[in-house]
Amino acid sequence: MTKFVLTGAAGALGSVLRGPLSQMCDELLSTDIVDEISDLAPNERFVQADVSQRDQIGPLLEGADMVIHFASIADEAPFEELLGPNFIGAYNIWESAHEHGVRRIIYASSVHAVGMHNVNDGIDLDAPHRPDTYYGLAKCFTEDLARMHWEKRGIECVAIRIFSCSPEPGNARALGSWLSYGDLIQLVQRGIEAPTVGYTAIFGISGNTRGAVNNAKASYLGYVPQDNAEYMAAELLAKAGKLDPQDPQHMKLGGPFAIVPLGESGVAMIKRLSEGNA
Ligand SMILES: Cc1cn([C@H]2C[C@H](O)[C@@H](COP(=O)(O)OP(=O)(O)O[C@H]3O[C@H](C)C(=O)[C@H](O)[C@H]3O)O2)c(=O)[nH]c1=O
Repeated sequence: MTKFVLTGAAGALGSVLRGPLSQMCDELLSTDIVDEISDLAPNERFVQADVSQRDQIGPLLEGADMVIHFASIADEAPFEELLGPNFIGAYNIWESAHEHGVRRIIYASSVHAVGMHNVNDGIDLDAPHRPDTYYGLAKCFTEDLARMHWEKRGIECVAIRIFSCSPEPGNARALGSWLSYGDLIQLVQRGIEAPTVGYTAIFGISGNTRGAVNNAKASYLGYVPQDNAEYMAAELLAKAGKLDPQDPQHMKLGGPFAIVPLGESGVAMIKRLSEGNA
């Protein structure tokens, strides 16, 4: 009897994962801060919980084999706002996993943990953390927390550094950074099914012709991307017009998050840029 716990189940990506995850286990416990979610799979149960409250999230992990941890503020925000969900929430997940003997955690990390590296550095998985925001810093914290729990307590983790995950590539940057929903599902499935992973970080990116990072050091997971943003190249490049190659938002892996002031919404910045008034 296998039990998985999915946090952030009501979110954009949690919603994509619920169906496939329900097929990979006997019991899926989906949790989120929202009141309810619809269309539960036959073996899925929903429990509302706040990850930043250990007494709420902790008991849900009892009897779980794996946790798929996707709950967080998915944007840059003031540190004080991120502290509960993104930092303490992660601490609560790993402490509770230890308490309940959870074997492995699949974690939604982000490109923003390494967002200040240059695109043309072609980094691999040994590149040091270079967060572009407090949001990215929380991903760095959680990756280090996960590695420490592997090394000190034997809890395995696959940290997927998600780039731009959406149904279709949405802008010129996405020609390099797109992660299709199908490839996200594959990454999560490989993370769950690989026999041993220890602590593994992997870039969550499709097989884009213009992709600028190297996943070779995580090849033992067996992730073989099926999608490539290039089919949208002509349309997206025409829409973008002439790009300034010295603009940090085009030079840095973190894109617009590399230029957003600390504590201010990167998502709002992307919206302003796409409307051409930033
Ligand atoms: C602040 C907070 C949020 N949540 C829930 C609320 C949403 O249903 C969900 C986040 O979903 P959202 O649609 O905002 O973000 P995604 O695009 O799915 O982001 C995902 O990918 C990127 C890379 C990520 O950093 C997120 O951790 C991961 O969820 O977490 C909670 O359950 N508890 C909380 O305290």
